[in-house]
Amino acid sequence: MTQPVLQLTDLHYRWPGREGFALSVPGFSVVAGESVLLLGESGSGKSTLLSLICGTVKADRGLVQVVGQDLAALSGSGRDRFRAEQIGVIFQQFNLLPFGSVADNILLPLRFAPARRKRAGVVKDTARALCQALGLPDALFQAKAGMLSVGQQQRVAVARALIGQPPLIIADEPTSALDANSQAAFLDLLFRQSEAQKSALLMVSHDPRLGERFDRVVDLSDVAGITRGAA
Ligand SMILES: Nc1ncnc2c1ncn2[C@@H]1O[C@H](COP(=O)(O)OP(=O)(O)OP(=O)(O)O)[C@@H](O)[C@H]1O
Repeated sequence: MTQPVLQLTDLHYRWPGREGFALSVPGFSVVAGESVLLLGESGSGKSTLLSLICGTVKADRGLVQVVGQDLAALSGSGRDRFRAEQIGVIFQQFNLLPFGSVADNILLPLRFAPARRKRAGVVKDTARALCQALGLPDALFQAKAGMLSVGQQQRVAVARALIGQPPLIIADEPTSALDANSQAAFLDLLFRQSEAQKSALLMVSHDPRLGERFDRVVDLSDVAGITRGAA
């Protein structure tokens, strides 16, 4: 059987000092190369779950395993290194370094991830090739990321997540600020590239219209117990 790229088991989390919200996931997995859309309304805990999966937030109970590694068994800095190696992240607001060039931004995760850097080969050439595949003009390769249009920033964010072929790509509502045409174009690029390099893709969104492209669409409330009381 294919080993899951992501396996959550009996996971439980409550934000410290916040009695109102709790998230528990008895079991959820994503297998190699699979694309999964996780749907949930605003405040249902999608970003919290992604933080648990990325290891930026530590579960109160239960297991988060990424390519078989239990994240809780790693130290804080160990988790940071592990994330850089194994997970490509596309944030809602892209989180590019505005004063860094396009090249700097794309190459950033490789700094902390020697195995991923090795997989990326000649890293500048690979970054350029990704830009080309994503329709980002070569003339922008050394441009400051803060000078780019939103659509161009998205492409940089996708290239940064994909470089070095991490087995898992996580995307947090990356299309929420886009009109329908731009959304479709963005998803085309993301799917084409993540399929080409066989990365699994887990995207969270509140928008069910995105679902048709994914191998699987999961409602967060079907896989998670969510407590939402007064904050
Ligand atoms: N850093 C934090 N500290 C304390 N509580 C938080 C923090 N981040 C989120 N929460 C709380 O956790 C709950 C779930 O929030 P979360 O951002 O995970 O939901 P979401 O489904 O991603 O929402 P949205 O679609 O609006 O981004 C909310 O009650 C929120 O206030």
